[in-house]
Amino acid sequence: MIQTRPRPVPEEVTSSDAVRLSSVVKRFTDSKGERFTAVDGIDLRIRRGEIVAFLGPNGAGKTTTIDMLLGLTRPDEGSVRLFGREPRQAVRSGQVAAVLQTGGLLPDLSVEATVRMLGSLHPRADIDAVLSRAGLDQLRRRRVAECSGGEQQRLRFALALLSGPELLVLDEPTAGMDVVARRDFWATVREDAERGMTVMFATHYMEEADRFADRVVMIDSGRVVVDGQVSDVRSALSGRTVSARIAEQSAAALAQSPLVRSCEPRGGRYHFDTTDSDALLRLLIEQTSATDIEVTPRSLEEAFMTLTHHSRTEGGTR
Ligand SMILES: Nc1ncnc2c1ncn2[C@@H]1O[C@H](COP(=O)(O)OP(=O)(O)OP(=O)(O)O)[C@@H](O)[C@H]1O
Repeated sequence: MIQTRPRPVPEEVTSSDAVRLSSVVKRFTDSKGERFTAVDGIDLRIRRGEIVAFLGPNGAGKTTTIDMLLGLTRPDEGSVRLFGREPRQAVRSGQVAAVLQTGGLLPDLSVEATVRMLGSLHPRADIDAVLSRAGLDQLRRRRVAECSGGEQQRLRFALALLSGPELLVLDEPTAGMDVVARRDFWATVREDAERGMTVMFATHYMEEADRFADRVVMIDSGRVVVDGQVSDVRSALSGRTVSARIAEQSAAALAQSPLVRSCEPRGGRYHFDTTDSDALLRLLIEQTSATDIEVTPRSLEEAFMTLTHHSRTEGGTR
C-alpha cells in the first residue's frame, strides 16, 4: 500500500537495514537571519538491495537529507545510521559511496589517471572493470576538462564504484545528461543494482523514478509525503482529469463528491482530479449543465504537484 504520511519506523536498527533515518531534523538560517526547518522530522528505512528514488520539488530538502545521510552534516535532531553504523564510519570504510552534484575532479588529469589515482586508495579495486562498468572505456585518455557534464558524472560514478560499495547514493546523477546518456547511465547502475547493491537516488525526473526504482519516497517542505512501491504509487496517484465548462455552484457541489480528489478553476474551465472518471462523467451529464467536457490521463508529475500542494495546505510549512 502507498503511504501518504511518514511510516512509523521501529526504534531498533536491524541487520537488513542499509539506511535508517529516525525523526531527522535540520534547521538553517536564511538570508534574513531567520531560522527555518529544511528537514522536518524524516523517518526512512531502506532495506538492503532496495532501489529507492528520492523525489521532491526544488528546495524540498533532498540534498540536505543526503548530506546528513553521508555524514557531511549532522542533524539538529534525530539519528542517522547506515548498516547500523555512524554515517562517517560507513563512508570511510567504503561500504557507502556517493555521486554528488558537485565534487572535485582535477581538470588536467585524464579520465583513466583520475580513476587510477583514487583507485590507489582501495587496494582491491579493479580499475579496468570500473572504467568499463561506468562506460568510460572509450574516454580513458580524455582530459577531465574536455569531458561533457554527463561524462564527468560517469567519471564520478566510476570513482564511487572503486570501493565496491554496498550502498550507492546518487544526488541528481543525470543532471546535464541528454536522453541517450541518461539511458546508458541507468543501464549501468541497474547492472550494479542487480548484483545486490542498495541504491538511493535523488531526481527531478519522475520518469527515472518510474522506470528505475522499486520504491518512491517523495518529500516536500522537508517532510515525507509519499512512500511506497513504484507500482502502488503509480496506480494510487495516477488517474484522470475531467474538465468542463460548468457553473461555479455546480463545480463546488461536485468538488464535495468522494469521486473528486481536487477541483481547480483554470482557463475558464473547472478541472476535476478523479479516481473514477466514468462515474464523474455520469454525474456531470445527469446532474449539471456542464458543456465541452474533456477527459485526460493524469501524469505522475501532475499527481505529485497535487500531492505536494495538499501537503502544504494541510500541514503548513516553515
Ligand atoms: N547551508 C545552507 N544554509 C542555508 N539554507 C540552506 C543551506 N542548504 C540548504 N538550504 C536551504 O534548505 C532548503 C532545502 O535545500 P535542499 O538543497 O536540501 O533542497 P533540494 O530538495 O535538494 O532542492 P534541489 O532540488 O533544488 O536541489 C532550501 O530552502 C535551501 O535554500
